[in-house]
Amino acid sequence: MGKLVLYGVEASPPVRACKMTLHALGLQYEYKLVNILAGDQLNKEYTLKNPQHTVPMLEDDGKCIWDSHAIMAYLVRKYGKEDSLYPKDYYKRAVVDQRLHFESGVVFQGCIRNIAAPIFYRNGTEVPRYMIDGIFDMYDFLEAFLGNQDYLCGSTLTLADFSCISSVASLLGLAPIESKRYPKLSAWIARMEQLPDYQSNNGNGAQMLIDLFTAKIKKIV
Ligand SMILES: N[C@@H](CCC(=O)N[C@@H](CS)C(=O)NCC(=O)O)C(=O)O
Repeated sequence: MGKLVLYGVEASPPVRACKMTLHALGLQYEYKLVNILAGDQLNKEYTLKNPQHTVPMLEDDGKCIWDSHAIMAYLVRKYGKEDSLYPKDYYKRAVVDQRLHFESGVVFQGCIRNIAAPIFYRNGTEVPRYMIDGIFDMYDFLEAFLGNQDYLCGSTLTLADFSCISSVASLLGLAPIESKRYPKLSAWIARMEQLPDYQSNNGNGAQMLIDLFTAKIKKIV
């Protein structure tokens, strides 16, 4: 087995999704801090490896992969002893892929990065109300995806759960989830919080991002 290095920072949801995956697979890895608020990701050494200069990035024996969704799928394919986190069955995998793409485009990009970028990179202090409304629209979708299942793709945990909880747990300050309105989503969050080492892999970092939002956002307009 090659040497695995994960580049990231705790507050980043996609970094935490990768940490949960590495932990679930029982993989040892080196963690290299990239302080994105200080611009560490823009240095030449990092952009030569990842021209998109995002975290997370995984280095496996010198080969680089970025985008959390690509990293997580790679880790299960290459190192998983079984395929339950990312099933080989074509239909089951398609369902996981749908939720992963949903996380990538709607949850992370639509509800986190589009709010965070003006605030963290351009010193903004306000968030338009429609963006907060968009978070609740996204929660409505997750509530529907869950149906009567314990996890997002059925009765067992998959990469979709790691991916979505990393972002959803980071939004609980901006858009709190009431169990009356979202019974299935709140039960799913509570279930995810029971995972071994949940706090160190996701909970603490999610709270860091919540605190950063709270410190920077002065007004919803
Ligand atoms: N879809 C990507 C999103 C990656 C992303 O936007 N990461 C943010 C931190 S949460 C980042 O690296 N920002 C710094 C930059 O873009 O320069 C993934 O899942 O990995």
